[in-house]
Amino acid sequence: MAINHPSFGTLDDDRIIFFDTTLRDGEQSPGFSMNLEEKLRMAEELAELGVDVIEAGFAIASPGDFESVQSIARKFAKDGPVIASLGRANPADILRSAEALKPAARKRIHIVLATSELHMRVKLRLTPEEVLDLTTSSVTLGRQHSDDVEWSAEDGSRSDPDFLCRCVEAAIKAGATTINIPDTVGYSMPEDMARIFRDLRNRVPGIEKVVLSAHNHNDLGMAVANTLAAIQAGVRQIESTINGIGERAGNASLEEVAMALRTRRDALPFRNNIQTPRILRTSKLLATITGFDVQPNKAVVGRNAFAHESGIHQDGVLKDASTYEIMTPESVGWTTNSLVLGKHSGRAAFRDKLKALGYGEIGDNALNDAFRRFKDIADRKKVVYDEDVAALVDDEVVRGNDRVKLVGLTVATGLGVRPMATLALEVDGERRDGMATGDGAVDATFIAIRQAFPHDVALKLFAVQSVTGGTDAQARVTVRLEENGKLVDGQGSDTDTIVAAARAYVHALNKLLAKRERTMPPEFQAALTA
Ligand SMILES: CC(=O)SCCNC(=O)CCNC(=O)[C@H](O)C(C)(C)COP(=O)(O)OP(=O)(O)OC[C@H]1O[C@@H](n2cnc3c(N)ncnc32)[C@H](O)[C@@H]1OP(=O)(O)O
Ligand SMILES: CC(C)C(=O)C(=O)O
Repeated sequence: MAINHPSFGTLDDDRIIFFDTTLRDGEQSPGFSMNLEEKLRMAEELAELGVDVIEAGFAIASPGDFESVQSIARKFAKDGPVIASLGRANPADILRSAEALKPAARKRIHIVLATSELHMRVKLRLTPEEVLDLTTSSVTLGRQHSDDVEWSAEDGSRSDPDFLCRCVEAAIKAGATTINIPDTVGYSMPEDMARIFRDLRNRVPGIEKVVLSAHNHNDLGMAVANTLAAIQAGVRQIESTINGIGERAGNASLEEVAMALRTRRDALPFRNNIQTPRILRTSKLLATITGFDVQPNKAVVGRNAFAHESGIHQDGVLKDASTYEIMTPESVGWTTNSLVLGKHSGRAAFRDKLKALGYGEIGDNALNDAFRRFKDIADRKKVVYDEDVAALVDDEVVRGNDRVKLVGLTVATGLGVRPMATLALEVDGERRDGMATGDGAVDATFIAIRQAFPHDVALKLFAVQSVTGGTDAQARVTVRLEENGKLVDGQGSDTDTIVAAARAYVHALNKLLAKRERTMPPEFQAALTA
């Protein structure tokens, strides 16, 4: 049945209102305080995202909180979301909220009062009858300052069901337009949630005229599941935060609820105003403002939420993304390639990555060799970046017709030890070994190469550069050799700088051999390489 709501007009039964409390409950996360400018920026973004209500703060908490609520109210003085301020069930809090909200085009006074036996007895030190009276008087006062009043039964999910029904009835009679039942300590299970709301709908007179709301905490990781169960039991306002931030383990995360509604319309056939392609940028804005990134595996907005690393998954995604993606990355604002190369990746993803990097025409041999080296690097590196792939493919492409190949290298070095390199080359298919000591690991390696494959050239340049960041980054080494006035540059890359150096030297050597072949008759070639 449709509800006639003071802020929203006619609300059809399939409409879900998103009440965002990132700036109030979210800010209650330790270390997540935001300054005025940051709250204003966040409020702007939340409005763009399409939330229906922004809870801007707790006006009486501090002069700063008052100013934030008032400034956000001013920002939405002409139109925009409903702006709410929370306060306790006492006149001072309610009047402070009313004052701060004055400039807003649409405002809501939000009043909270605990209803559980434990909270009433220990925290409030009030009898149930006093709580009932306070409910009536506070909501009545709230209604004198705003047509839109939300009443929340703090610790409602642990309250006696009969008493909760009486409180809700009193709040509705006093004029509350939204009734919110929080699972304040994140104790409920989805079936508890459903039971609480069904109970209220069955038992409280006038409940059909107000919007029912759920506010769930994540102490047992069930905030989103509880929110969805509440919707299925008749709730039409959900309270949530961006990235699920909030007191202790946080609140139901807006992005997860919104995407569950979008993805599971079969089970949750409801409409809402959330512009889901803005979700990622809103999440990132909050992370930037607070300095807290979401964990990589966070649903919807985590770095890995749409990343596929294993070969079988990547192959499936390349054939049809719906094999492993229940929602599209674009639907929440992701634009980057979701295939992450790692040790579990297969050839299909590797080939796809090469295509994306512009390596369309690589021969099968070079591709296979590059893939083998990629697996080797992936075993050693946490993440194989695009630049790593490019470096190793470049390596393989230029090595396609090499006569000299590096097939083995061991280097022993350390403090007070003269470095020794033991090395194996394949020259025109024939194995040659070298072993040498030197002034450093690189020097020993280069001498060993000259031992395995005697030649007389001058080393003109040796340069090392890091391809990507981190101590596991690939090194790209450039070696310049000179022979009879001819200069050649060789490149090599590897996570091991010495191996990269050996590859670069051998690469330069191959270029020299190619030059010789182009300038000398075949009968002299054998003599040169003997
Ligand atoms: C579940 C929730 O998230 S509720 C919202 C939580 N958010 C906040 O607490 C906002 C920040 N809070 C504050 O800045 C402060 O706590 C203030 C300004 C609200 C109050 O500060 P103080 O006056 O110093 O009181 P203090 O915080 O020590 O204690 C809270 C008092 O409010 C009373 N109280 C708690 N909830 C309610 C309520 N819903 N209605 C009426 N009184 C309440 C407590 O019984 C206690 O009263 P007492 O001092 O007589 O024992
Ligand atoms: C103020 C209410 C809604 C709250 O934050 C809670 O009970 O967790």
